[in-house]
Amino acid sequence: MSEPIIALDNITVSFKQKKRTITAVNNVSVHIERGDVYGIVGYSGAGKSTLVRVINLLQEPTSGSVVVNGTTFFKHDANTNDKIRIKNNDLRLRRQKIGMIFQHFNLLNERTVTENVAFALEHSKLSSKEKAQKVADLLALVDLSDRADNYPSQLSGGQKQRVAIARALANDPEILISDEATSALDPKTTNQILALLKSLNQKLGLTVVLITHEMQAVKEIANKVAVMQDGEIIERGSLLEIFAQPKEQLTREFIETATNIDKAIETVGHQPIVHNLAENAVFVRLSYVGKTTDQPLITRLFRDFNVTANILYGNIEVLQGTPVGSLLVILQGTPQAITNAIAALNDNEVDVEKIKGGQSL
Ligand SMILES: Nc1ncnc2c1ncn2[C@@H]1O[C@H](COP(=O)(O)OP(=O)(O)OP(=O)(O)O)[C@@H](O)[C@H]1O
Repeated sequence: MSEPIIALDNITVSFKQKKRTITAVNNVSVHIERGDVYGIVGYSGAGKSTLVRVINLLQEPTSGSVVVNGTTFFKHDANTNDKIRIKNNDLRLRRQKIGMIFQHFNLLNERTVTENVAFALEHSKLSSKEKAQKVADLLALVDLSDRADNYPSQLSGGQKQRVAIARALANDPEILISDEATSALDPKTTNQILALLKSLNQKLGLTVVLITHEMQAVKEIANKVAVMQDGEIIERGSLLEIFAQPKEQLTREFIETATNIDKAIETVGHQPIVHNLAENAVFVRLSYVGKTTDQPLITRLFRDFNVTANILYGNIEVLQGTPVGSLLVILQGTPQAITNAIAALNDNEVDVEKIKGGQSL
């Protein structure tokens, strides 16, 4: 495997307060490959912001090592107390290659769109003409050329975030850190910004670190996911692994919010057919990944086992080119027939979770 562009190893960040110490990040290691869109998901307070601020040493860790693009930014061994830290001048240059965008955009309100983007080029060696061209190119890239002379107060949230993205890209970064950048935006604008980030990832080869409390955002563009809780990464994997086979309860919760299956179970649960479930019936959730979807499984249940399947809700997502499906179904038949049908589903790599009924199975 190629060398990771970001290698965080055994990172711990503790904040000493008067009476207690808060460990915001607890011995976390994470390696991000060049070209990844790496989603870090967790509830507020999980330690996501603190962890990503370590990447460019906006937050110095208490211990652990930070290597970006092969350069050691920081290394502190808590046992030996040996410490290496990159020199400030060098850090300043390298930080230019790590862009950041935030939930509240952080624009200068008294400057125009052009001036906000040009601000990031203050220390660049480009001539004024080259700077002006660069800013114009960046605004074209984020589709805001027609707003060059506007002030932030004249822009929508999505447009403000586009300005912030243009500014973050001014020094041709290799990494873009997005800290809840879509959390203040409506769903449609969120999708537009996520699509922009994905296209920058593909067009420029930009590595994106996306931290968010919304699994929906991660689902749209990430190829890898880590789930954080209480300062630790509790689960990680490819987007497909995380969605298809979540192991931790918290991961399941995040996925359910992204697929709306939780709402569907509640809504369908109120329908009379589920509410007054027949004695020979069981209400189940079927989950499957990949090619299983090509097979006429539901038809087979009746043909081979004499079990009827009444589909009440279905959701199929295509994640990284692979279909991932969830169906809410009532299976009806004799207990033995249903048991056999479920075994056949499992044999075909369809996961069956009982939601209601089927005590005799
Ligand atoms: N400078 C600080 N001093 C003391 N405690 C801090 C500091 N920064 C963060 N914390 C604490 O560390 C924990 C993790 O905070 P962090 O902001 O990293 O979480 P988060 O997952 O990004 O949540 P949010 O999305 O709400 O920012 C929290 O308990 C927070 O109060």
